[in-house]
Order: sequence, then C-alpha cells, then structure tokens
Amino acid sequence: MFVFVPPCHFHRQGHVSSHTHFQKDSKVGYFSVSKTRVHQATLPVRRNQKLGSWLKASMAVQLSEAGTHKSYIGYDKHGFLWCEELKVADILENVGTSPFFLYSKSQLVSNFESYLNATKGMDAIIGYAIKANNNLSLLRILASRGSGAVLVSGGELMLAEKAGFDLHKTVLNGNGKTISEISVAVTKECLINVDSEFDLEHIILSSKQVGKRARILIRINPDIDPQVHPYISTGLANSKFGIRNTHLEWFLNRIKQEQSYLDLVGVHCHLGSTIRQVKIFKDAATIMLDFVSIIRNAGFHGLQYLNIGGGLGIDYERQGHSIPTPEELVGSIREKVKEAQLTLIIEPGRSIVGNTGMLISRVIGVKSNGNKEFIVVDGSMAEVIRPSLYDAFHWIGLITPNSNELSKFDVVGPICESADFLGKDRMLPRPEEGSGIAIMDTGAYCYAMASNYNMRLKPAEILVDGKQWKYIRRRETFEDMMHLYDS
Ligand SMILES: Cc1ncc(COP(=O)(O)O)c(C=O)c1O
Ligand SMILES: N[C@@H](CCCC[NH3+])C(=O)O
Repeated sequence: MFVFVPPCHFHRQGHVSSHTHFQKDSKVGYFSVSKTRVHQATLPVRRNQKLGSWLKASMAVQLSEAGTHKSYIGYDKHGFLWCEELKVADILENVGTSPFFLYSKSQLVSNFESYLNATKGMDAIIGYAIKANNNLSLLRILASRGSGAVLVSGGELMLAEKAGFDLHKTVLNGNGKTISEISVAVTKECLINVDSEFDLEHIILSSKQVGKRARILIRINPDIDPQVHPYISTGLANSKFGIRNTHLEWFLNRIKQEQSYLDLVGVHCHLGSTIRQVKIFKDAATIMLDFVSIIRNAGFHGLQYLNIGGGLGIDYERQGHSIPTPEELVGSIREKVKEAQLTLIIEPGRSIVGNTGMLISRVIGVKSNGNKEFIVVDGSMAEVIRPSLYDAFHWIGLITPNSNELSKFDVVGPICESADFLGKDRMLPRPEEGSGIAIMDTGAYCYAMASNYNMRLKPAEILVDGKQWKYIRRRETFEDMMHLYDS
C-alpha cells in the first residue's frame, strides 16, 4: 500500500516514518494503492499525532469505503514516489534525459470509467476534449473504450480519425472554424457547433459544397459564472464563445430557411474549466433545457442532444478537497435530461487526463538571492505553462526520500523570464543536485501547451502500465526543429 500525504502537513519532511508528527489539526488526503483497489480520501488528524497511528485509522476507513477517486500515483512510507508498480526514480535512472512526462495507464482508464459508470442507464456520449492532451497512444486507449471526442481544429479531427474515434461521436467546436475545417467535419458526419452568425453561414456554405446535410448544435451562452480564473471562464455574457441567448430566434429562422442543408440536433454550452461546484452545471442544465423547449416549440422536433460541455476541476492541491465526482455531476442532471428525452453529451478533458501525468525533472542547483531561495530544475514554463499563465497550483515533491529540514523555495526553470516558475513558496527539503522532482497533475494542458521557447526541445512522454513503461512520444531533437527551415 502507498500513502500520499502532502509533506506540508508534517513538522519535517524527508524520511517520513511512523514517528513523524503532524504539525496542525487538519484534514489530510491520502491515496492507498493495492494491486486491485486504489482510493483517495481524507481523514482528520490532530496536531502532534504520529503518522503511524493516523495510518492505522486511515486503513480502517479505506477498507470501509467504496472509493470514487482512485489514484495510481503516490508515495510509499519511505518517501519514494511510485507510478503504478514502478518507482519513478528507477524510470528516471533508465531514461536518463529529463524532463519528461510520465503517465499512468490505469489512472487514465479509471478516470474514463468513472464517466462510463456515471452515465450508465442513460443515453450519453462522453466526448473527451482532445485539446487537454493529444498524445495518440492515450487517445487510442480512450477511443478503444468507446469515448467520443471534442475537437477544436482540423488537426484534432485528423488525429481523432487516426486514433480510431467513431466520428459520429465527435463534436467540432470553435469560434473560428475555417470553411475547409467545417467541410471535412460535414463530410465525416461529425456534430458541429454553431458559434455565431458568420459561423452558421460558413456551415451552410460548406454543406452546399459538400452536398451533405450538416448535423449542428447551437452553442448558447448561458451567462453563468463558473467561478474560475477569468482566462478559462467561457460562458459569461462577455465571452467570445457561443451565441447571445437573446438572439436565438434569429438563428432558428435562418436554420429553417436552410433546412435541406442543416439538421439541428442539439444545443451546447461550455462554462469554463476547473469548476468545483456541481450547482454550476445544474444551473446551466436548467437554463439549457428551457432553450430546448423553445427550440422544440419552434418546430425542431429532431432535437436530440443536450451538450453540457466539460470543465470539471481536479484536486490540484492534493489535500483531499472535495471536487465533485463525475457521478455527482451527472447525477445532478440525469433525471431532467431523461425527462426531456435527450442524449447527454459531456466533454471532459482535465478530469480524464489531469491526474494521470506528472513532469519528472531534475534539480540543476539551489541558489539564493538574499531574500529568497530557488530550486532550479530542468523543467520549465515551456513544458508546464499553467503556473505562469493562470497562477495555477501544481503540487511538487521530490521523488526519493530526503531527510533535510524543510525550507521555503520557489521552484523555477532555466528560461529567461521571471514568469518561469513551477511553484512558489513551497516547503521542501533542501535537495541534492541531480535529485528527481515531480510536478504533479500535469496530464492536462501541459504537453498540449508546450513550446520551443528558448530553443527547448519538447520532452518525451512515457506511459506506465503495471510493471512496464514505454515511450509514447519520443523527445524532440535538434534535427526535428532544423527540418522546418528552408535550408
Ligand atoms: C468547448 C469545450 N469543451 C470541453 C472542454 C474541456 O474542458 P475541461 O478540460 O475543463 O474538462 C473545453 C475546454 O475548456 C472546451 O472549450
Ligand atoms: N488551458 C487551460 C484550460 C483551457 C481549456 C480550454 N477551453 C488550463 O490549462 O487550465
């Protein structure tokens, strides 16, 4: 069994033993992993309680819990980080070159299965949002299990086809789709979201050129605050996405005029990303079902889909904060969707891939500027841009035991930007040069947003499956980059 307790809870980090004391009264999240079951849960701790006594209690709870969050990445009691049945330090040793992304296959499958279980007994499409992580091997794992896909470009459409997704279960989204992208989607019979007046005209044009009826959903902006960082909020009135909900009638009339080229099959909304409250989805569903009634009353009897978008958050802090499960999310809207005789489409990205991956990096050195201390690592904002872009938090830990006292560090990369940080003010034991360090929960929107800034090579991606690991994307080489120049 592995236990993952964020070290900030302890008086000292490093070699964590059963005598290690907790430093304050709180609730502590833990993961426990056995061959067959993996759970995440929280349990209260008392100040000065020893880890050993807390563990006994947590195991008792674990046995009585049917865990809904499962984790395949965690620490053992000695302080080694594991991914499934492999020590991360051993993988780093074998790979040699860092940084790289490391993913757990079981975690990915388990996350997808949570959505399958959540939608059991109802008509539903789970449309994985490819933008979150577009690694072909990971996509194939999801496609082979019946996942649909949410696409935002022609490139993603081609990738979805290559990965084996059933294109009838894909949705082409986007506020700036080109006519050629739309034409491919019409040809391949993907669902297509209408985002604006001009977008509708482009879809009509494409359908006429292709000679096929487009299967369309209207993306309606419900004007709901998802209570997330403004850069990843997408369903408020001033957002660039979707149609103004006051303008629905115009769209319905225009669609009627072109009915031989347009088949209006559903409505769509997407509120934003990293959402932590079920109520936000529930409110959106209520509003969207009102629009469904309006549309059906206007004579569109083929309306079949309610697409509620993606956006469910994950527990980046790893402190057992209560993030709704897919079961809770779907459970909150299931009856209403069934009553309206609709098929639910849900578009999760982060909650399927976020906690499957971590960036494994090495410490280059430790320095001080007089006021602050920095752990400089070989990973950077080029691989994990979320902290720089959204001030996002990713839990960071060493991958092997270290018994040094905890100190406060900023964990930074080698890029020539002050925004190049992976974590600020983190309590960590002073690491040796070359120590392995993990930036957790970087499976979503990290490799997918990676860049070559400062002429950095995009890192390898590695997949762990039980006791095996393999490359699922090799590291870029200097020659790869040189191929793009004209001589
Ligand atoms: C339309 C749409 N659907 C789904 C997603 C996936 O969101 P998340 O990764 O937060 O689940 C996004 C990204 O925010 C999106 O823009
Ligand atoms: N890139 C964002 C999410 C945006 C989702 C796309 N609409 C993130 O890392 O959190």
